[in-house]
Amino acid sequence: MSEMRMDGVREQGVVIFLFGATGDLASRKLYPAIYSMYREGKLSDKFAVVGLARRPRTNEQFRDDVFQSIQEFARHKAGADDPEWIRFAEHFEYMPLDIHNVDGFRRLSETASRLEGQFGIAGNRLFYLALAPDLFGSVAQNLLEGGVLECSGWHRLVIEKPFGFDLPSAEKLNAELQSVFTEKEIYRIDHYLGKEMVQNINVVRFANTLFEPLWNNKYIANIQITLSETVGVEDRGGYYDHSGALRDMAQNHMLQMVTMMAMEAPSRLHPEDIRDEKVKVLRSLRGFSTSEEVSQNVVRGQYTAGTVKGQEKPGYRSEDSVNPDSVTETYFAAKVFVDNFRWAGVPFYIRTGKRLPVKTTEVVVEFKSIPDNVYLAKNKRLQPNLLVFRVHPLEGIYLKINAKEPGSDETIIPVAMDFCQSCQVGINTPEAYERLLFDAVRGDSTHFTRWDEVALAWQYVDRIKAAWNEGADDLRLYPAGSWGPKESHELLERDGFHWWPINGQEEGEVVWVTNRTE
Ligand SMILES: NC(=O)C1=CN([C@@H]2O[C@H](COP(=O)(O)OP(=O)(O)OC[C@H]3O[C@@H](n4cnc5c(N)ncnc54)[C@H](OP(=O)(O)O)[C@@H]3O)[C@@H](O)[C@H]2O)C=CC1
Ligand SMILES: O=C1O[C@H](COP(=O)(O)O)[C@@H](O)[C@H](O)[C@H]1O
Repeated sequence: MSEMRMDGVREQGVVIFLFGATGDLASRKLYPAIYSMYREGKLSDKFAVVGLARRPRTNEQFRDDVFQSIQEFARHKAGADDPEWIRFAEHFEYMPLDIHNVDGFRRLSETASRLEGQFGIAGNRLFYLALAPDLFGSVAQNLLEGGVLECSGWHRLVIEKPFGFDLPSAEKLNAELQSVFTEKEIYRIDHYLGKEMVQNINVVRFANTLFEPLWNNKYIANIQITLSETVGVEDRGGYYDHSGALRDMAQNHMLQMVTMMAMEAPSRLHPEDIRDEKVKVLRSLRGFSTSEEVSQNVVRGQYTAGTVKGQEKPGYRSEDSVNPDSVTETYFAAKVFVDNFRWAGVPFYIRTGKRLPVKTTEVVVEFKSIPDNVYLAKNKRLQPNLLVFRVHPLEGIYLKINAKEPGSDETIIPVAMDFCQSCQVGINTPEAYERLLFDAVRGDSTHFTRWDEVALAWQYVDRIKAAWNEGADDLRLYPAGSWGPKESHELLERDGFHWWPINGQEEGEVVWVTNRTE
C-alpha cells in the first residue's frame, strides 16, 4: 500500500454516507470493516459515518447497533467502556431518510458540512450504497439535486452487486449513474477481488520466475476454479430465485477469477493498466452461438433434499420465497475457453453451487505431462503437476510434484509443497470488505470492476441464459450434500480430465515442505 495514500486518508479524512445502514450487509461486513480500519490506524479521528435508512433510530440506538455488529462479526472486538470504542462511536450519526425524498438529501448536505467542520475533514465524501440496485439511480440523482455532491474535496460512489440483471438492465443502470458520477468516481464491488489469495494470484504469477514461463497452452492442460458453498439460499430466496448461480456467482466472481488467471502482465501496477488486461481476457472469451453449444459446455443443477455436514436439508423448491416449481439453477459448471495466443485450446473449468459438501474457494492449475516420460511405464501413480491457489477456508499455495519414494528404486510418489499462509498469519488477515472499503477511501480502484468488464461479463452470461430460456430441459437435480450433477463430472471426463479433490491432496500423498501448524 502506498504510504502517501494512507497518509492522505488520515490527514484529509472522509465522511462515509452509508445508505442501507439498518441492513444485513452493513451489520455483517461494513461496520466491522470500518472498526478494523480505525483500530489499525488506517482511519484517523478525521472521519464520520452517517447511517441512512428509513427506519427511525436515535444516534444512541444506531451506535448500539454498530457495537452489536462489531461484537458479533469484527476481527477486533470492542469493550463498551473502552475509551477507544467511545471515541470511535462518537463519529457515527444516524439520519432517517427515504431515498426518494429530495428534501431529506438537502438536510443531509447540511449534516455533512457540520460533520466536516466538527471533525476537521477536508470535504471528501464517500457514498456507499448497501441497497437494492433499483434504488441506485434515485440516490445518485438526489445526491446531485440535494447538493450533497458540492464539496471541497473528492466524492466517490461505492455500489454493491448485482450490477443489473442482464446487459440491457446493466446499461440502463450505468447510464443513470454516469449522468451524475464519472466512471472514475464509481467503485463497483466484487468482494472476491478483496480476498487475500485472489489478490495474490497476480503476485505469484508475475513475481516468480518459476511459474510465468509455464503459464500458457504449451504447459498447462487445464485450469479448474471451484467456488462451493454448503449453505442454501438462507433468507434470500426471493432475490436468488430470480438470479440463480449464473448471475449470482458466475457473472461476477467466477469470471473475475478467470481474468486473474488468464490476463497478461500489466505494464504498470496502475488500476487502469490492470483492468485493461482483464478486459482483454473477457473480450477473448469464446461465446456460445447456439443452444447446442451451451448444453455441450454448460451444466446447470438444482439441489433436492439431502444431508449436508450431517444435517438434513430441504430441497431448493421448499426454501422460503422460492417458487415451488422453480427451474432456477443453484449449481453452475462450464467449460470456458479464452481464445487468444496464450490460451488456445486450454479449457478453464468453472463450477459453483449451493448445498455442496464443503465450503471452499480454490483454483487448480493442472500442468501437462512430460513428453516421453521414462518413469511413466513403471509408475501407475505418476500424476500431473498441480499448482493450487487456496482462497478459502485456508489461504495458501500448494504445489504438487512427483518424487522418488524414499528407499525405493524408482517408485514415484506424489509429494506436495504446501505454503499455508493462514497457518502462519492466522485468521486475522483483513477481510475482503475491509480492504475494499479502504481502497475506495484512498482512491485505489484496482480491485473494483470497471464498466467494460461488467458489460462483457453480462454479454457472456446472457447468451447462456438465452439458451436456457429457449426451453432446454437440461436442469439436473442433485441431492444436497453431493458434488453436483454427474454431468459436471462428464464435462471433464469427455476431455480426459477430472475435478481434482478439494485441497489438492490425494490419499497417501506426502507433504514435505510446509509451514502448517495443525
Ligand atoms: N448481505 C450480504 O451479505 C450481501 C449483500 N449484497 C448486496 O448489498 C445490498 C444490500 O443488501 P442487504 O444489506 O443484504 O439488504 P437488506 O435488505 O438487509 O437491507 C436493505 C437496506 O436498504 C434500506 N432501504 C430499503 N429501501 C429504502 C429506501 N426507500 N430508502 C432508504 N433506505 C432503504 C433498508 O432500510 P429500511 O428498511 O430501514 O429503510 C436496509 O437498511 C444489495 O444490493 C445486495 O444484493 C451483496 C453481497 C453480499
Ligand atoms: O456474492 C455472493 O457471494 C456469496 C459467497 O461469498 P463468500 O465470500 O462467502 O464465498 C454467496 O453466498 C452469495 O449467494 C453471493 O451473492
